[in-house]
Amino acid sequence: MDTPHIETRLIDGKAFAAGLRARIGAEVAALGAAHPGFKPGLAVVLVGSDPASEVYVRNKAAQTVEAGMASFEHKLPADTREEDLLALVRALNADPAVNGILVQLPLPAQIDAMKVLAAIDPEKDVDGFHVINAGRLAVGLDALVPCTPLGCVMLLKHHLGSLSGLKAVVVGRSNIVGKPVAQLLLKEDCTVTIAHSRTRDLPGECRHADILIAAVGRPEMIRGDWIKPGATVIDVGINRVPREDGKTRLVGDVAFAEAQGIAGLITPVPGGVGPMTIACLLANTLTAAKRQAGIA
Ligand SMILES: NC(=O)C1=CN([C@@H]2O[C@H](COP(=O)(O)OP(=O)(O)OC[C@H]3O[C@@H](n4cnc5c(N)ncnc54)[C@H](OP(=O)(O)O)[C@@H]3O)[C@@H](O)[C@H]2O)C=CC1
Ligand SMILES: Nc1nc(=O)c2c([nH]1)NC[C@@H]1CN(c3ccc(C(=O)N[C@@H](CCC(=O)O)C(=O)O)cc3)C=[N+]21
Repeated sequence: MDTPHIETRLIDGKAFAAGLRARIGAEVAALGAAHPGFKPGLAVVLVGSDPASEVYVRNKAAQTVEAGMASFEHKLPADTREEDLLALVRALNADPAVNGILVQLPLPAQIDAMKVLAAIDPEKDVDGFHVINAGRLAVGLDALVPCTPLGCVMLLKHHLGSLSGLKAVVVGRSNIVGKPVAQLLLKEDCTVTIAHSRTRDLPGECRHADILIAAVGRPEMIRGDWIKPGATVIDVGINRVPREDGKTRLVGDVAFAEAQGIAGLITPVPGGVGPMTIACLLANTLTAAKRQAGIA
């Protein structure tokens, strides 16, 4: 099959995220001047160790403080009991200095993640994972929207303008990425297909996509010849793989080198969706803090 050669352009999520964080920082400073004592606070809870979560937590803490917000970190041992984590969540719900709460997923097996997410005050649920926020998003009400999906759609709108009528294929159906990104694309009037591990002919589904979102968690699974020439590819995957020298490197869910000359636009890993997730977390924390303070 002959594929036309296309000049593939990179979507620079790192630069876009830096701009977004600067705008958030400026708004935090302005609101702090107008409303003495206004300082958004974000609490992050990490139970045990997960490589993806550690990358996230490391990058996040510094950027929260840089934006003029307070950062509270709670690192608990891997054998923490569910009841103790629930008690911490309840304490954070009650703490007026904390406007946003994020409990890193995945949680160890002895803890029921659904129960923990349900315990977070929906007004402080800056991850947008509480059923109240998921439900509000689904029916089209104002909601705190999951950060990674929000970041993906911001990048798409910035580069493509209107998404109306475009065919979007989302590979992955998790509550964290796949489902909410599909909801947001639907809201933008895309025609949305959600694919997963039981999808028949995944390459064939992907080849229909004007917008292809990869959120699978399998290194470079999506091959170059699955991509429709000129399509926009958003690679959410963060996979740590061994390098020849014994160290590790990050790769996405898309075979990035193969996509060159086929995709019209593509996000790199690192430097694509990852930095947007953190910037959107800060945006959600500011939104939550404003609502809790009765500002706007
Ligand atoms: N950049 C960022 O900011 C973030 C990155 N991530 C990364 O995104 C990726 C996905 O994360 P998450 O959604 O939490 O992952 P999950 O493991 O929760 O979900 C993965 C999804 O991919 C599907 N899947 C797995 N294997 C296949 C396959 N062979 N063919 C088709 N579909 C398949 C699964 O299908 P099924 O439901 O049928 O099992 C599932 O729906 C990970 O690499 C994660 O690290 C996550 C959050 C933020
Ligand atoms: N409750 C919860 N919410 C989450 O949003 C959540 C989670 N749990 N668990 C883990 C995943 C993973 N995730 C990442 C976010 C940013 C980067 C990130 O900043 N990546 C950079 C840096 C990578 C590097 O250089 O190490 C990049 O892609 O450029 C990575 C991973 C959020 N997640």
